[in-house]
Amino acid sequence: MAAIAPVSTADLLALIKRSNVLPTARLVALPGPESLSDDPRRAAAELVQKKFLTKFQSTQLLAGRYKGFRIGPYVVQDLLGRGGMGAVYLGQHLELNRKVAIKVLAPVRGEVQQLATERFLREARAAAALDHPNIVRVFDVARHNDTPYLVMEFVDGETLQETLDRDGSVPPEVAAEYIAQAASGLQHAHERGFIHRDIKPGNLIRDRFGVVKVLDMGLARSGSEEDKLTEVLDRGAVVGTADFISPEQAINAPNIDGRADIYSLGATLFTLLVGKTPFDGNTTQKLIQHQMKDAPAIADLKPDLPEGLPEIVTRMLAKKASDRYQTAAEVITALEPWAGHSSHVATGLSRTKVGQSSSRHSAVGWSSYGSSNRLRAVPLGAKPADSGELDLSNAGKATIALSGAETARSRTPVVVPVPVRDVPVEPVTVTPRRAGSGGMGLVVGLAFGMLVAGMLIGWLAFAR
Ligand SMILES: Nc1ncnc2c1ncn2[C@@H]1O[C@H](COP(=O)(O)OP(=O)(O)OP(=O)(O)O)[C@@H](O)[C@H]1O
Repeated sequence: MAAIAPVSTADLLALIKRSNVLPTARLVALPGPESLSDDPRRAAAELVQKKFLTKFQSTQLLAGRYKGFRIGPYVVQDLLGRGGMGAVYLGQHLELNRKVAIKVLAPVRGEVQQLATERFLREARAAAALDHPNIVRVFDVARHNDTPYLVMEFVDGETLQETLDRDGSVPPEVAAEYIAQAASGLQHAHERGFIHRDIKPGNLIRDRFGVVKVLDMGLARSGSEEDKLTEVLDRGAVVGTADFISPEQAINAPNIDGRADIYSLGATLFTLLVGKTPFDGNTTQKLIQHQMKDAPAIADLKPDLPEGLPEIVTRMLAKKASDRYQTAAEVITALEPWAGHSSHVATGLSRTKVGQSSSRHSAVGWSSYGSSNRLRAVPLGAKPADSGELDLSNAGKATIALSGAETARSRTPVVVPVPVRDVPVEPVTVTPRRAGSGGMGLVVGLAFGMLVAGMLIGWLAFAR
């Protein structure tokens, strides 16, 4: 049923009550129509000012949309962004007032459902096992009608992609420190058998205190039995982001390891320093270039870089994994001249085996550390269902798809070692106020992967 916008302040107040957007204590204190403007828009602005509503809530309510504000014990306060897997909302716990980020799986239909749900649960499983200051914490995963949502640490800051969008590039010392922090989180993940597989500026988020955290373990893959199931679901598909993907991921090589993340981290460092990604072109061209072409000499593009830094980027971007730094800890060591002073790096490192090892000096040459285009796994011909998303950037025209979101049914027995509770949720599906890097997401299937692999094999044979 189409949403009906409130035409009076009384209508607006009735909608607020229906929406469940306010806990009982606040609802009781809600001003009556007599103490608010007659104009519902002005009344809503007054309620925002008095902190009864957030701007996001007010926009939705003024457009007549009142469902979907409650996700389990959380009230949706804002839309933080949207990625390839779903929307991310700012939520506030009703009782505890704690702010969290809630990722709700995008509605999908058909064969894709199962895959998407498996991946979402994998994200929860992967991220919940990780406990590190440079990795976004996962608190909980829950679902309603098989639509899962993930509750994670809310990072009040911006992704490095947003930094790039605003500033163009990042000063070398700052870039080195960001990458060293991310490497610290990755070292922790790699030590536990997880490979992120989609490291890029959009998946590194920096908080107000300068701590960089790895986001979106959605593609993380462990060597566990359960993950072999999802590996089967992923069969034949290339997964990663074309601008940052490692050569081995680009041909969907089996048994990739943490060095694939090191390559993507190198592509991220390149992008932070230069302000553009290593390779241009369409997705296919980028994949082939990651395979075969050396990244442009960074020293030519950016002649004023500190001595030694271009070589580090080049080594991270080596085509052969064996020519790269072999561990994320080695990357941190290499970046030490610029990031060695960072307490954020030191803190993160202390949570890795390397940082805790008494023999770390000899192990990795430690000295001063103390203590877009996403290629998604979707069967050929399958299309993501229409999520009913609309543009929220123009608040006046914004609409929201509320109830009736497609449910994602998992038919594969996946063990999720984090609490899974059945609680009501009506996912609010909207377009973000700013496009996430997931907007660059692309979907390719088996045929594409085979095409690229075939081209590469042909080329290699020819080159010989
Ligand atoms: N824990 C969080 N705290 C604050 N903001 C977040 C958090 N998680 C995600 N966001 C915001 O939501 C946006 C979308 O995140 P998400 O991880 O779903 O997608 P993405 O990484 O941009 O795209 P894709 O998943 O397709 O790679 C991010 O760009 C970020 O702005």
